[in-house]
Order: sequence, then structure tokens, then C-alpha cells
Amino acid sequence: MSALPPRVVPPESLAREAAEWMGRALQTSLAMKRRASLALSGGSTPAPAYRELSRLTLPWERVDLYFVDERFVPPDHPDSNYHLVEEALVGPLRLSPSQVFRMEGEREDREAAAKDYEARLPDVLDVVLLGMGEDGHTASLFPGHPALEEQSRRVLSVVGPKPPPWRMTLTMPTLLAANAVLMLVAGAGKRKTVQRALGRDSALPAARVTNAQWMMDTAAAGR
Ligand SMILES: O=C(O)[C@H](O)[C@@H](O)[C@H](O)[C@H](O)COP(=O)(O)O
Repeated sequence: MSALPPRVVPPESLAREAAEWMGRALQTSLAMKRRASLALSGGSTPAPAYRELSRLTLPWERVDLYFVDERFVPPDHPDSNYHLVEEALVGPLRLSPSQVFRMEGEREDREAAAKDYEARLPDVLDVVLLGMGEDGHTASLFPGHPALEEQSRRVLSVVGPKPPPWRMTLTMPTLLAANAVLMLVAGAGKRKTVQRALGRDSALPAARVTNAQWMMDTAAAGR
């Protein structure tokens, strides 16, 4: 767990609070350099936060979007994380394609696709948005999977238990090197896993992201 105390907010405020957190973190980076990088996750929790983010006034032309993970499906597929981010953020903000570095889930050679993405990633990501599954996975790093122990590669192609199984993911060293990481969790179904993660159960991939600020709704916090 992060040294920072978890933030617990009412369910109706979670998306806005998360967006504002990301907005502040981007502004902090942009105060020090010309461009900032923001890496985004998929799943059901982030979409409302991305919509809120798209309403924030920021120098968006100086922000580059990256991905935390992607499913090996075409970019217009409903399971594509790019598709989610396109609809909720890229489209509404009319970001230029030159600012959006998507993981190429349509590639047949998954290993080559992961290596190519690794080459495009900045040395250090400025802002990273993560989610946690009920099994404690984060990004596409699943409990007990060898990819979780990866120390040298920054991006891997993996086969996970969550459908669709073929995925590309940032690895733990990449997440741990990032400047600002938000772990966003919602819903009573995550309550038990949240408790284990707060207890630093290192079997849970999400608990290993020790640089993350946790933000959850009252249901996930069991309040
Ligand atoms: O593409 C993905 O599957 C994600 O990046 C994944 O790591 C997600 O963040 C968690 O599974 C939580 O997802 P939910 O918000 O849907 O519970």
C-alpha cells in the first residue's frame, strides 16, 4: 500500500474526484515541462471519470495519452480499452491522433506489438490511472501470473483469466516508476479485496503498486 491514506468518497462524487485528481497531477507535471503523459486503464469504473476529465480546462494540446493495458481486439471492438477512451475522452476533447499512443490490439504478433509499445513509451509516465479487479489484479497483471514478477521488460503480452484473455500490459516496474498513480476502486464487490490490499497482501498485484494513491467509494470501503 501507498504511504498516503486512502481517500474515500461518496459514489456520486467518485468520477469527479478522480478526474480532478488526474487534472491536478497533470498540471503539476506541466508546470515543470512542456508535455505530460497520462496512461489510462480499461474496465467499467474509469469511463465516468474519463467523461469528467474531458470537461476539465487543461492545456490538452500538451498532454499525450498512453494505455496501461489493452485487450487483443481491434480498436473499434466493444472490449477495446482504446475504444472506451476514444468515446469518453479522445472524441469529446478532439485530441489529435499524434497525441494518442494506443496499444495495437489488432496485431497478430502479440509479442512484437508489446515490444513496439515498449519502444514508444516515455522513460517515466507522469500520471497513471489504475483499477483493481475483485481478484486483486491491476492493469493486466493477475495474481500468481509470472508477468507479475517481471523486472526488466516494461510492456508484456500476457494471457489472463479475465475475458478477453489475450492482453498487453505495462509491467510492475513501469507502474512503480510513474510520477503519480491513482488506484480507483468502486463497489461493494471489491470491499474484501480492498481490505486485503490495505493490509499489504502482496499476493494481490494492486497491493504491490506502493506508489499509488488509493481512491474508493464508500461501498468499496465498506462504509
Ligand atoms: O482493461 C482492463 O481490464 C483493466 O485495465 C483492468 O485492470 C481494470 O482496471 C480492472 O479489471 C478493474 O476493472 P473494473 O473497473 O471493471 O472492475
